[in-house]
Amino acid sequence: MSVLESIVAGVREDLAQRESGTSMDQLKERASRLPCAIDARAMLASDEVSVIAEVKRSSPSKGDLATIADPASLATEYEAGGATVISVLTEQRRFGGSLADLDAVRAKVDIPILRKDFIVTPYQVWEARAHGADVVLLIVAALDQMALESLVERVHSLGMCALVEVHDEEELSRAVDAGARVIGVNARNLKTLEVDRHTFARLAPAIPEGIVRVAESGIRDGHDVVEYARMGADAVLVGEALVKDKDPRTAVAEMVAAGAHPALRAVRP
Ligand SMILES: O=P(O)(O)OC[C@@H](O)[C@@H](O)c1c[nH]c2ccccc12
Repeated sequence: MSVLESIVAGVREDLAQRESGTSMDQLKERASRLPCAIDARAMLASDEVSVIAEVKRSSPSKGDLATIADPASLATEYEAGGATVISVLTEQRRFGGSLADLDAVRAKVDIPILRKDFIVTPYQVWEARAHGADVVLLIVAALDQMALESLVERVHSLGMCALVEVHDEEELSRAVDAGARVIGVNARNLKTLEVDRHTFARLAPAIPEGIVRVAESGIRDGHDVVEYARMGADAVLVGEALVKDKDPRTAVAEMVAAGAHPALRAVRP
């Protein structure tokens, strides 16, 4: 079993547990009482390179990263630093997250929130909306084409935005065929768990005009943001570098400032 398959197997077990406690109708009812999802896509498509700042305690590749006793206050720091979207890991077994983290963050920030999980069923999409998420991650490698297409449709029909994650050319063409409007290129190879920054440079030119391009994983600082901006990124998704920084607000602010540099406008494709 690959790392991804074993993560998804655990996610499905935890999901079955939650499904037995809360029905889809209950989720829909809860979602109906919330304000509409924020249009994160429009915000990510702005002129400057946006920063998606992630709340993540641990990962299969790096083990424990940070304790994060108060995810909402970390998210507040990210927001104050100028992040456009907050990403909240809700997967429990490998990443140490939960829907409670999502709730806590939603209660404190006004900007869009991405539910970062291994979404394989419409139930999880409703769950994300019912807990106030505006964006959900859909990982092409974890889904067959039919499931991917119907999840993308479901997400859009709820007024949410799907960040569709790809690792190679074949996944990219599947994402485009499925109707993705925001595509994330994950530089972390799912098999080796190594980061290869050339992945974005290779795939970005093949992402059709009009689709928002997000560079994911291994981004350390403003220099990396500039590098990705030059390669055509509209946004960067950063986890480890921010959760490990003693001053996450300033760390985000530096990345935001790097991504907003006027000189980049001339070079960005
Ligand atoms: O911590 P990093 O290297 O900055 O990476 C963030 C993000 O890209 C990474 O957490 C991620 C990208 N795709 C995922 C899918 C599931 C869980 C996590 C991820």
